[in-house]
Amino acid sequence: MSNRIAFLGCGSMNEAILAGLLGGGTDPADVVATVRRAERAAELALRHHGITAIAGEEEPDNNKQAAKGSAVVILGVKPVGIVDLAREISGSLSPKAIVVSVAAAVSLAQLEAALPPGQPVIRSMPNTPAKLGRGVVSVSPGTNCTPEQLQTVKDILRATGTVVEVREDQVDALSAISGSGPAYAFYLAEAMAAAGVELGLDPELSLLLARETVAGAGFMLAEPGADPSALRKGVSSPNGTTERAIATFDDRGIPAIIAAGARAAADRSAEITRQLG
Ligand SMILES: NC(=O)C1=CN([C@@H]2O[C@H](COP(=O)(O)OP(=O)(O)OC[C@H]3O[C@@H](n4cnc5c(N)ncnc54)[C@H](OP(=O)(O)O)[C@@H]3O)[C@@H](O)[C@H]2O)C=CC1
Ligand SMILES: O=C(O)[C@@H]1CCC=N1
Repeated sequence: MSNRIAFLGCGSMNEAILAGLLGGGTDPADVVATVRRAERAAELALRHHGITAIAGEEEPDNNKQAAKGSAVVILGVKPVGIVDLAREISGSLSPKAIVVSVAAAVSLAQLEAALPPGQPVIRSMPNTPAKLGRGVVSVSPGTNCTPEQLQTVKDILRATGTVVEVREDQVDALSAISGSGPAYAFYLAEAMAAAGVELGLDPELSLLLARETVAGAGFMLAEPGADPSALRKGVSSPNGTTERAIATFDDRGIPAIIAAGARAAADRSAEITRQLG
């Protein structure tokens, strides 16, 4: 079979994976992406020179064309469209093609029921730092996926960052931490920038400080063996300014608020699964 990888529904998430793979050395000639709009297909082709991008509004059989002959087919439309997309391509897939879904809340059982019997399927939960090769991505194999097929997909996704294998019943929780998590870090940066303005800083300067500080802290966390608690203590002089800030966060219940947000994200995944069921 070919080495071709198809990204069906190449929006924010699938483009980040695609960029991570190209950054890791995947040949763009082995990459095909589909979207609905011609404008978006042109944007992808321009940004990722050498890939093939096909818009549904120009070629209505774009997903079938891309699926045909591809070794790995990554489904990246919104959860509500995943089962229809799987049904649409099911007659075009090679029996050995590995179908990977990155959708939140769509179960392996829902995917397998929409695909030909025996089709290998993997449920995956990536995050957008995949674009820079700094993502975290989970894989959960379905009933027809062999250990070799799982390894093939892990090897491919390695270019997007850290790959973890989890049981499917862990995916909603994982999604609430790493899938949604980049947004929590960006939210922190937004709140810090706003706080700086409240303290009298120029908005542009405050945004620069917040961005560089969250990014710099991220680099420190990415060092091997980094311990967030120890790193925080390294900033907090006894009876100093940082200690006062952290004590205020603790008093106001920030850890419990973050836990409640993550719980809400996981509960929302389960709710979507029920709605799609
Ligand atoms: N965004 C994230 O951080 C994460 C997202 N996910 C999952 O990734 C999936 C996609 O999310 P996201 O990337 O944010 O969404 P986007 O809306 O950014 O991307 C969806 C893409 O799918 C395309 N599309 C829609 N319908 C079709 C179709 N029938 N055939 C081909 N292409 C189609 C759209 O095309 P067009 O642009 O032309 O409209 C768009 O480019 C979701 O299932 C989500 O749960 C998982 C982890 C993290
Ligand atoms: O917000 C969402 O539903 C998707 C899944 C995880 C991150 N983004």
